[in-house]
Amino acid sequence: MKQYPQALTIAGTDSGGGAGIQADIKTMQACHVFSTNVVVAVTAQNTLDVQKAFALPTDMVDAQFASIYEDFDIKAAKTGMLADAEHVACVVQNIKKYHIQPLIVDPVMVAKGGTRLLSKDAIDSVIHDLIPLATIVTPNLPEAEAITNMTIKNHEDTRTAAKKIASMGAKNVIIKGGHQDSDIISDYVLLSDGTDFWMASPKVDTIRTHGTGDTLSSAIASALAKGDTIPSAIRFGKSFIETIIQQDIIVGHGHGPLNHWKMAGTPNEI
Ligand SMILES: Nc1ncnc2c1ncn2[C@@H]1O[C@H](COP(=O)(O)OP(=O)(O)OP(=O)(O)O)[C@@H](O)[C@H]1O
Ligand SMILES: Cc1ncc(COP(=O)(O)O)c(N)n1
Repeated sequence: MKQYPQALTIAGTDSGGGAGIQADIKTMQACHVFSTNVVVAVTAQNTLDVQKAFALPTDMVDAQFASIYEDFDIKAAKTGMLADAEHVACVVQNIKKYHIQPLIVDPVMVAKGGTRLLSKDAIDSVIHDLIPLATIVTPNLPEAEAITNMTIKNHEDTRTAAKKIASMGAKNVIIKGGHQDSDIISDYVLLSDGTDFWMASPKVDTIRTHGTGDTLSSAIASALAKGDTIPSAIRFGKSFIETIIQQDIIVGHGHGPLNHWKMAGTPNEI
């Protein structure tokens, strides 16, 4: 009997429903992929900001990995908010223990409202311990700057930063351009075989961008869980965001959530 595609998100929750694990579940659901979840942290959050965050005891994080890998056939996984160095280490240990691949690492550092979701001293652990395990790592521009310790001002800098991140052990790198101040947003992709490409789209003039990064990495994970190739899964992720960001829903008073119902179509439909 054919197994239904199953994926895993390892991240933090968002009580406001727009980002984190909630965005991951909605994205995977829209892609017809069954979503399992390891909750690393819980946030009290809305579209305005994060009001409070609490990272779970690491034995509880371990227990969730054990429950999932005892029962499910996970075909792709992604990481999101990991809180601090202790939790990065815990997640890394579990990724190694359960041989979790393909793995998308979304190195979430700061929420749209400005609250830190990864302590500064954990960035080194992400670089040295997590990025080398990544099939694809997906920093936004400020995250790429923090990881590479460089300033990214133009396309040439973006290419240099991606090469630097690849040299840290990530197989494929996407530097997301959502934070660019221009009419066109360009995400840069550097693949493991050294080839590269840009994915450009018009910048949608909206503040409803909560969870765009989570949604992109989950859409890519979904496509991989269904057996898509890496370049095709990446292009699918971008097209997913491009479609849903244009058809906003009015929810909340700040950086509103995306409209996960409105998606372009799922690859390898079951
Ligand atoms: N205003 C926009 N219009 C069109 N595409 C956008 C816009 N903002 C972001 N994107 C797309 O969304 C995806 C995520 O990019 P972004 O740089 O916002 O990630 P992020 O900062 O990690 O997101 P988040 O932290 O909100 O989860 C990229 O594919 C980017 O091109
Ligand atoms: C639990 C969690 N994970 C990720 C984000 C990033 O999303 P954004 O940058 O849109 O705030 C978030 N706000 N909360």
